[in-house]
Amino acid sequence: MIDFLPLDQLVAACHWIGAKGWAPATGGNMSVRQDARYCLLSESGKDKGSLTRDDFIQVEIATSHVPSGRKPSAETGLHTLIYRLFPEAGAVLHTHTVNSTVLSRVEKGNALLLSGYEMQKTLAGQQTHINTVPIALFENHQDIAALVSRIESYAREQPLNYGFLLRGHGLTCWGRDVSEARRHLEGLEFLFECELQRRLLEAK
Ligand SMILES: CSCCC(=O)C(=O)COP(=O)(O)O
Ligand SMILES: [Zn+2]
Repeated sequence: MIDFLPLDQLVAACHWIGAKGWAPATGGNMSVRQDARYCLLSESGKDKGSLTRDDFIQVEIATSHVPSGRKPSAETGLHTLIYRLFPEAGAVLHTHTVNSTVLSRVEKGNALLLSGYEMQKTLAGQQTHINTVPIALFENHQDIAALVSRIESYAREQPLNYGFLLRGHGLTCWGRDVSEARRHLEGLEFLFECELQRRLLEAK
């Protein structure tokens, strides 16, 4: 892959995620859109905090077909779904943080509602803390095709913005480019930590 700046930006984002401890062991996966037809996805089973350009594999967005025959993320179907649903999405980041893992189990509903936080304004288009921002929450599933179908039906019925949580698993979020995906990840992670602490304190 010659001179594709977004891939360098994605590799830097992966190192940042690793340094934050947001992709422990081999958890997490990351991708960037190459063009309308292809994306580049992290190889399955690697430590995502120490990926290099060579650890990204070309995947066809329409079919999840891998021309090279290499093995991209086990969660490839979720990335290609996002690129199909949102033609403006340029990068997808999936992390396994303690906050997203625990909060997605504590919250029993099908969305985590964020309201009253100034940091909601880190999310594209949000201009006030007054709004309620729902982050969709789906049951985790080992059958990625089943998960893709569930999320796809959801997105056809109602807005699916910024990212979604998989219960007991983690966050998948996206942005127009790597920079916006990073901002959404950092903003949401901050909001999850606040929400978890608020719930802990208010329960006492
Ligand atoms: C040990 S993490 C379990 C798989 C997972 O949820 C994940 O994010 C990493 O899978 P990949 O195939 O992308 O390495
Ligand atoms: Zn995962």
